[in-house]
Amino acid sequence: MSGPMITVDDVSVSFDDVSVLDNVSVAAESGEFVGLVGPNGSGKTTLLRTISGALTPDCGRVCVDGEDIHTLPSRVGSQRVAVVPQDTSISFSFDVRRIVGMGRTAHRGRFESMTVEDRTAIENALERTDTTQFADRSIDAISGGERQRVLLARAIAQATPALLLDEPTASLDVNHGIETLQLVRSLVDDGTAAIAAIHDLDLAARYCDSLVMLSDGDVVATGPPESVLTESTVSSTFDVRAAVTPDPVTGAETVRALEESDPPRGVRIHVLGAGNIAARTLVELDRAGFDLSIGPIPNGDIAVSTAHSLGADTVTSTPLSGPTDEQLSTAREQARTADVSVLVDETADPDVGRLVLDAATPLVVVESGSAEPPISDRDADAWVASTDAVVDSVSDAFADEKRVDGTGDGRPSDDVTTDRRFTDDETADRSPPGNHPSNHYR
Ligand SMILES: Nc1ncnc2c1ncn2[C@@H]1O[C@H](COP(=O)(O)OP(=O)(O)OP(=O)(O)O)[C@@H](O)[C@H]1O
Repeated sequence: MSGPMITVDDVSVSFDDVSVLDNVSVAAESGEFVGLVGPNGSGKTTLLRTISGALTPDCGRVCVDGEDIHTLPSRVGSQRVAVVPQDTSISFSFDVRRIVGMGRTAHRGRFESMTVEDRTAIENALERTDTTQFADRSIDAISGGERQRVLLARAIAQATPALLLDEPTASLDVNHGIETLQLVRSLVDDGTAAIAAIHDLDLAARYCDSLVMLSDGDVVATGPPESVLTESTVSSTFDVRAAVTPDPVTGAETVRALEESDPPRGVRIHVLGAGNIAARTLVELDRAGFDLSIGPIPNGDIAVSTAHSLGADTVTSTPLSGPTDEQLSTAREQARTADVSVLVDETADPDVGRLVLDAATPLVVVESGSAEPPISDRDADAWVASTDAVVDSVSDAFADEKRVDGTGDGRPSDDVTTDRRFTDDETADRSPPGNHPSNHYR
């Protein structure tokens, strides 16, 4: 066969003079699974209905297997394209097996009876969609999710080279959602060309070969999932701040919508300290989505294993002899280039403490309750009494820095003064909890 199984060329559709699709072009080869993604109302269903032949475009052309779907007799069209609709309500109460059998009518004359081949195709489709157990029940007497699988079974029984699915997992539980997409994937691997509207971006990335992102009836991105699902396309199309990261298990893109209070990606916090409180601090900051570095920290300390398990960049030192000059210099660089430093005030070594004090980075101190905290209250942007509050304080310190900095990347700019050390008057207003003798590091 030459050319893709499904080609949509410059298709425009409007309802009552309101444009809904604007010069949209899409293609799906045999053996290709194309996902349509985009916000509500962006035109996914309209595009699928146009490809199936149910809607005639104002201009442009849809070809399936080389022929214009809108000029084919409907029975011939049904031999080429099967549709799994979003709306699963069915207006007659046939039993499930009969509904699935409707997929076979495209292949026989109106008054011909079913062949063995028809019956085998029906049983096979019931089995593949895990619907055999209620094949004799009325379509009215099964759940919405089960109905969705029955309609997929009908499409499978139709045995067409092109398959269109509108939100095939919308009412399915997580298990059946994944099974359904695996099933579509296996049909595609056997040579079907499939185009599916999929709201769940993670599932779309995981199962589709390529994605088409629609926004207000325009194609705004098309290509492999990793090139379509970027933070910038997702943010602009869905109007939400988003983080896109590879799934650690499947490697596919995962998309997380961020709240305003979530840290932007790539914000790194350098932690200086050791022991349980440093370990808990690392865990809280990791949960909040910050990148982490820590050190220097003595080998064998509990926070070292925590840091390693979280993938934090870690500078370790020999327990009794303390950090070498090289280790100090590496950690100094980490603190200098971090967005915020967090000092767990168990850190008693003044040389080590200077790392974060000299780094000109916003500084949050987590109190450990030690008798003699190592730094002066003048040196920190915030003191927190427990690790519960560390994420909020770090986020505030980062946001303040961004405001002062004005560059938006949270790092000091060359022409803006970012001296955060308080004047004596300010210090008086910001007295930390507890008694903090000063000058330990001065
Ligand atoms: N029959 C119709 N008459 C008028 N406008 C319509 C009709 N069908 C759809 N629309 C409008 O066309 C636009 C696109 O709708 P469509 O259903 O294609 O979007 P969608 O991307 O599938 O949305 P969703 O994700 O919510 O299913 C919407 O603004 C919708 O209101």
